[in-house]
Amino acid sequence: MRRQRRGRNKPGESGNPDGPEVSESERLLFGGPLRYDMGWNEHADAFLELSLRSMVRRLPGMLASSLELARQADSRAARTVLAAEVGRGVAQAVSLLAVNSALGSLLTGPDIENRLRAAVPALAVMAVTMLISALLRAASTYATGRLEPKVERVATELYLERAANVELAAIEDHAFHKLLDTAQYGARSARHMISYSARVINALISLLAAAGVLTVLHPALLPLLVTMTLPSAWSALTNARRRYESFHTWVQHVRAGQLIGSLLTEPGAAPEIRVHGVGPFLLRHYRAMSETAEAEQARLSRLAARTGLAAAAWTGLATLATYATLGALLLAGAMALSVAGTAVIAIRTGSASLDTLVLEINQLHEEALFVGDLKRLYVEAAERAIPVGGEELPEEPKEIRFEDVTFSYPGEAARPALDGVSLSLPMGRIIALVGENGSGKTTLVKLLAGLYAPDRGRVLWDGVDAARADRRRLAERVAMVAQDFKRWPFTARVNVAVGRSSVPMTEERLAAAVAEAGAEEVVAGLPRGLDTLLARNFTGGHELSGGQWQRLGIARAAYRRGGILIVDEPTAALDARAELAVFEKIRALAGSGQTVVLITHRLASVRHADLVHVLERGRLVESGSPEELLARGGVYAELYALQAGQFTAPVPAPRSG
Ligand SMILES: Nc1ncnc2c1ncn2[C@@H]1O[C@H](COP(=O)(O)OP(=O)(O)OP(=O)(O)O)[C@@H](O)[C@H]1O
Repeated sequence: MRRQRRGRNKPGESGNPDGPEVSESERLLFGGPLRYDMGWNEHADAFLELSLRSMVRRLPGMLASSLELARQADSRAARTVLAAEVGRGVAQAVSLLAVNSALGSLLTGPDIENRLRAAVPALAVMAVTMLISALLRAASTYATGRLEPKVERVATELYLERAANVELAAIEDHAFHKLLDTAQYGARSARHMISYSARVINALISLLAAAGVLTVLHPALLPLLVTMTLPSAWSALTNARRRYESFHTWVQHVRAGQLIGSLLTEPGAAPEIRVHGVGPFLLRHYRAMSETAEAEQARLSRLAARTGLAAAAWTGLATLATYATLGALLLAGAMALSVAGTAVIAIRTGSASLDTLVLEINQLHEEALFVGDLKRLYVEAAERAIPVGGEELPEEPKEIRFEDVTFSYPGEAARPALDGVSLSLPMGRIIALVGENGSGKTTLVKLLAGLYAPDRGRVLWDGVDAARADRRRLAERVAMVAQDFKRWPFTARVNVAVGRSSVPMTEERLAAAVAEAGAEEVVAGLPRGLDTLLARNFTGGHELSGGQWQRLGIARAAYRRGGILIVDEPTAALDARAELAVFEKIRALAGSGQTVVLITHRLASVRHADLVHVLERGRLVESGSPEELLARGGVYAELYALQAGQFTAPVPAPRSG
């Protein structure tokens, strides 16, 4: 059952009742508060049970998971750290026993010379344990240093691998995206957990030694030691919980602040920032967002200071009680002076160890919370991963048929993006999808490429339902030049070859793809040809025009050599001559058996299509050859007439003379 906690937020409210209000910047730029309600996820709530008991209960699990990660990353270094820390703890215990024995010898005996002589063996043991301890510390430092980056890398790799493998719908789901946001800190926390775990093991053993010595000296001393340390444990825990809650509540706000910061320096936004003078506007909001975040930091510090003061008062009283007890025992003659001396040392060592232990466990626990986010991401990403395996698709299908397909984007309930669409895509032909903005053309090709599954209806490859087919094999058949295809910040070569990165990159295949896309001139114009870096923000980087990029995008799709080529607005950024050339290429492709699914608003270019489907508000309204549709006088004919009308104005006669 969900536990009610103090200060639970209502959805959308700031992380605390007395916390800062939603800033005007959040409202204006992002349409509302960018805080998360901590109660949004029961899972996280359960994880947030930061009580001393739960923390101690989880300690073995935390240590085990940290060790497991360490073992995966570098098992030899992990063993070294473990052995060195256990060794150091034991050395400290031996050293404390030696102190006890040396004090005993020094405080009892006939004369000082004899007493000193009697203390020599114990002092020698102390010296040796100090030496061993120093050596072990060096070994542990070296092994930890080697281990930590590896642990972070292993955890990050897992994170990236899982994140890259989830369905597109998961990436677009804001709750999953938030998990991606928070989980990215988990890898760094996994790294930190290594040294915290090492220190916890070390402190545990030395505490056991001090507690053992104290119990032997007098049974009343151990509970007093614990009472002295409890306040710092409580204060550390309380602050850790507040920090973690605050982090979760504010993670999106922080990201938004960083976004504004990066927009100010990003080359893509630079021209508009200058021409439209957006700089001061963004800077003002950056400041406002930062000030809101600073107020949250101030709130946390205020609470931490208050908690710290209360804890210090409590510790002071407990220390007073401890030393008063020792005094009383001495006065009553219940304890010898030498024993009291050892007791003082054991109390000091013990409380220092206990303090360290509590702090380290707390740090470990705080890091474990973030590693917990990472593990939740691993689990959720596995659940939302693109399924592996499935039915084989026909080798050479004759048609792909959409059968009463309905699809809505998650959270977009107003109107389905596709509504009961039934249509045929005959293979080896040019099929054009036409319709006004937002009519569902891009959504349809995304379903065709297997990026989304229909909510209702089926996409059939001959008789095989794409929803049951092997999705990776399906994607292999498709090459796509999306409207907003990725302009990778790498070399031109990679920007083409990334179309099929699983095959060896050959010059022939690259040259053929560049030629097919009519991009030879673009490549020839680059200072280092295909090896030119296409990212202005790196040394030697070069920028392409929109049309030049578009030709590289088409070259990428050609390089892929998928049986079905989807081109979404391929000529939007092309000049008239280039547009004609691209359509010539597309026609030639279709001639060689390639299926082309073409989305375009330029109806003149649709003339060469074998089949045109016209969409309107998510529904199929017309299908047929361009001539049939023109003759029918429907939506297509109307749109065509509108465009053609723009060219019927008389061409001005050249001026004579
Ligand atoms: N990723 C998305 N998440 C939510 N809604 C979306 C998403 N992509 C598109 N939509 C919505 O789905 C509907 C259909 O969009 P789609 O991009 O398929 O239209 P289109 O015909 O390709 O338009 P255009 O000609 O402008 O490219 C629109 O109402 C749009 O707002």
